Amino acid sequence: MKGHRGEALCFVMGKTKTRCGERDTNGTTTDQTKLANSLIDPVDKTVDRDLNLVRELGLKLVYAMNTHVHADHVTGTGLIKNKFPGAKSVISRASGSKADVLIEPGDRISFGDLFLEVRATPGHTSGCVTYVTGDEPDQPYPRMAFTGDALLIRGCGRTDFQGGSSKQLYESVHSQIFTLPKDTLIYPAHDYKGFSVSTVGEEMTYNPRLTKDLEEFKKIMENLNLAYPKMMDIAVPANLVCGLQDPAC
Ligand SMILES: N[C@@H](CCC(=O)N[C@@H](CSS)C(=O)NCC(=O)O)C(=O)O
Ligand SMILES: [Fe+2]
Repeated sequence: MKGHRGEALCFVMGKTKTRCGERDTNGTTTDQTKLANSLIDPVDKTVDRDLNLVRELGLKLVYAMNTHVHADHVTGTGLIKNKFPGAKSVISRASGSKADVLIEPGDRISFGDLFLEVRATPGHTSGCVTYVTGDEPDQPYPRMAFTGDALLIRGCGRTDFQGGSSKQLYESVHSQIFTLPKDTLIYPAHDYKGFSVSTVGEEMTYNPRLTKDLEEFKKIMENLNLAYPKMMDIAVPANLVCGLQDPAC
């Protein structure tokens, strides 16, 4: 798994020989070509960097996934599919976007012997999901939740466009994310202060928005006064088709 510092965060989730004690997906050989991984919220501008990392780690990219239809950048999933034949794009059916795999709440996205559980976390957009790592028997890493823009570190996604709703976001975070074990690592899609990871326990204690009651949260969200993302008019239509026109999706 790898993240980078900056506004848009993308993650490589997978197993490598060094990180997983020389186990492959069957636990029997060390043939790296069999090791599978997934990219979450890739950005078009950093596709080459991310694919170089995938290759360097000896992973086979199975899925390029999005947590939602992003408004501030163009997704890299279409480019990835062109450059890494066999990789499949993934997004929620509720997003209204095209993709190879349209996921629903409760689905499991499996790659190798890893899987991500899909949790519906609408409110920032109507189609937002959070991907949560599973409970494999000898899980070699802590539990992680990839929250997209639903839950940010000490913040949360805005709720003033793309079918957003502050009430829905509040309920999503409290019912789908804050119910996870407190030591679950939170990896959001953005951070504006240079952080890339938090925990459920930290956000339940210190998040300045989501620790409030619903009425106060709604007031905070109504008064954010944020300018629309600069890329919004380009990014939203592009992201409905994997960042590229058909047949990339
Ligand atoms: N200035 C940025 C956009 C900033 C922004 O609106 N961020 C979104 C997430 S991307 S849809 C957001 O939800 N922010 C919440 C917050 O509290 O900042 C740009 O022009 O791209
Ligand atoms: Fe967003």
